[in-house]
Amino acid sequence: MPPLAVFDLDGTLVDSAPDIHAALDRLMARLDRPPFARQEVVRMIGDGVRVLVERALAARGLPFSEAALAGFTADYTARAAEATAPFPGIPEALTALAAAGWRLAVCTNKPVAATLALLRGLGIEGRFAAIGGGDSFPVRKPDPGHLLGTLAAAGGTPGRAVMIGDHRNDVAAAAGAGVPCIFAGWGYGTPAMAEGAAATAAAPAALPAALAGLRGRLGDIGG
Ligand SMILES: O=C(O)COP(=O)(O)O
Ligand SMILES: [Mg+2]
Repeated sequence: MPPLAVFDLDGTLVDSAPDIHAALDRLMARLDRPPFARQEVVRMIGDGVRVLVERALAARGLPFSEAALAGFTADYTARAAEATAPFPGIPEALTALAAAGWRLAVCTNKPVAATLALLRGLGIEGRFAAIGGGDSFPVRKPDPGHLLGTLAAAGGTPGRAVMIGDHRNDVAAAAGAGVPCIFAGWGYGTPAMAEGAAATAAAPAALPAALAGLRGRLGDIGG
C-alpha cells in the first residue's frame, strides 16, 4: 500500500483568499457594509464556512443569519476558481510526490461542493485519491475523525500517512490521528500555529524532501 500525503486546501494547496475575499465583499455589499482588507479575510479562514461568515458578520456588527450563510455559500461555490490558483511550486511538488510513490488526498474544512468545484475548475481534482470536505463527515478539523475518514476513503492508514497544512487545526487533527504533520509555512497561518508539527516547510518546493525525511518513520513503508 503506498504512503498517503493528505493536504489541507485553503492556504496550503491553493491561494483561495482572493475568491473568498471577493465573495465576502459581495455579501457585505448586499448588506450595505464596507469591504474587507485581504489580511482580515485571511485571519477568518480555517474553521469552515459557517465560522467564516459568522466572523465576517460580527466584524461588521451584524448578527449571524442562515440566509447570509446560504447566500455566501451559493455565490462562492459558483465562483470559487475565478481568482484562485495553486501556490507556486504546488503542481510540481504534487507531481514529484506522485513520482516518488505517494498517494495524494485532500482534507479541508471547505464544504465539499465548493471544494470539488474549485479543484475541477483548476483541473487538479484527478490527482487526489480522496477528498474530505468540511461537511463530508460528522466532524471536521481539528477533530481527528475528519482526517481519519479521509485516510480511510483514500485507502490509507494513520501509520502510513503525513498531513500537510497551514493552520493549527491541521496540526491538531494530525496529532489526534497519530499522523505526523508538515506545517505549510507559505500559507495563512502564523508561525505559532506550527507548534506540534514534525517540521515546517518554507515553500512547496521543500515538500518532497520533507516528506521523504518522514517516510522512514512511517510504519512499515519500504523504500
Ligand atoms: O474553509 C476553511 O475555513 C478552511 O479550509 P482549509 O481547511 O482548506 O484551510
Ligand atoms: Mg488551510
